[in-house]
Amino acid sequence: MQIHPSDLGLIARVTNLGKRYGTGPGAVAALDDVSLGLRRGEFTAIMGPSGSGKSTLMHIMAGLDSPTSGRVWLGDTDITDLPDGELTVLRRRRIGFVFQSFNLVPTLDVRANVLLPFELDGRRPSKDEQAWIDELLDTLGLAARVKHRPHELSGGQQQRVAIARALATRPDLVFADEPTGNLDSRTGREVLGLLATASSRTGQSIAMVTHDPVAASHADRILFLADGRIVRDTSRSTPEEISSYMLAMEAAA
Ligand SMILES: Nc1ncnc2c1ncn2[C@@H]1O[C@H](COP(=O)(O)OP(=O)(O)OP(=O)(O)O)[C@@H](O)[C@H]1O
Repeated sequence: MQIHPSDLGLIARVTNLGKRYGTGPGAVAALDDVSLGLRRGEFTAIMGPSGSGKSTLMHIMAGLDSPTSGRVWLGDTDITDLPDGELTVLRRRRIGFVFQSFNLVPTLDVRANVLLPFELDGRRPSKDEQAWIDELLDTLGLAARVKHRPHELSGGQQQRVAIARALATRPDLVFADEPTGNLDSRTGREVLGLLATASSRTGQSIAMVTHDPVAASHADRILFLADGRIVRDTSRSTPEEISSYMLAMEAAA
């Protein structure tokens, strides 16, 4: 009998993943034999030095980029060779993104930006979803800004709109690239609390790339990458433990 990743509670999985850029002597191995499963409802931080492969891993797991070798699963669907059209639909329904460059639509106000994933899926939010969106906007301090357009907001506010949009449809899996990078520490803490709530309360899996040990200390699990490989996979840790491991990694490099 074949075991599907979903039977194991895995929301996403990659096996023996490799990614090379370029050919010949100048080629770069961005990922080298990475195998990893993300569990349902788990909040994972992905850390590692610049150039260690964090973004590449996140993009491949999200079906935004394809690997040179290995396989990629989303739930029990093998997405490695899925045609673009099917991949787009799957991504839209099951994955949320928070990018560093917020990707907000400049001509739409805050509410319309947050509702965009529903619009793209050709449906309206249910009553329950609408209540969740209102809660998101409230928690993120955006309730009084719903009629503003992105250029009328600060960088931190735009970041929060991107977070509300990523969580609005309650996708199975949310990828966040430095989601607290532009925020003051209080708002940053609130955003991390919200991500933790999304995973514990609604069972969403969150994968967050961060360089910040304090941000990573909110996660259930911390993965460290170095030179395209996972070099450490730990459960929840304190900022001090994370910092000392990062220092040890730098010293060894
Ligand atoms: N499109 C590309 N073409 C060539 N090389 C690339 C490309 N994208 C990434 N790389 C290389 O792959 C390696 C991994 O890059 P990646 O962006 O995944 O690292 P990262 O850990 O996310 O870094 P950072 O923390 O600086 O964002 C790096 O050596 C990078 O230069």
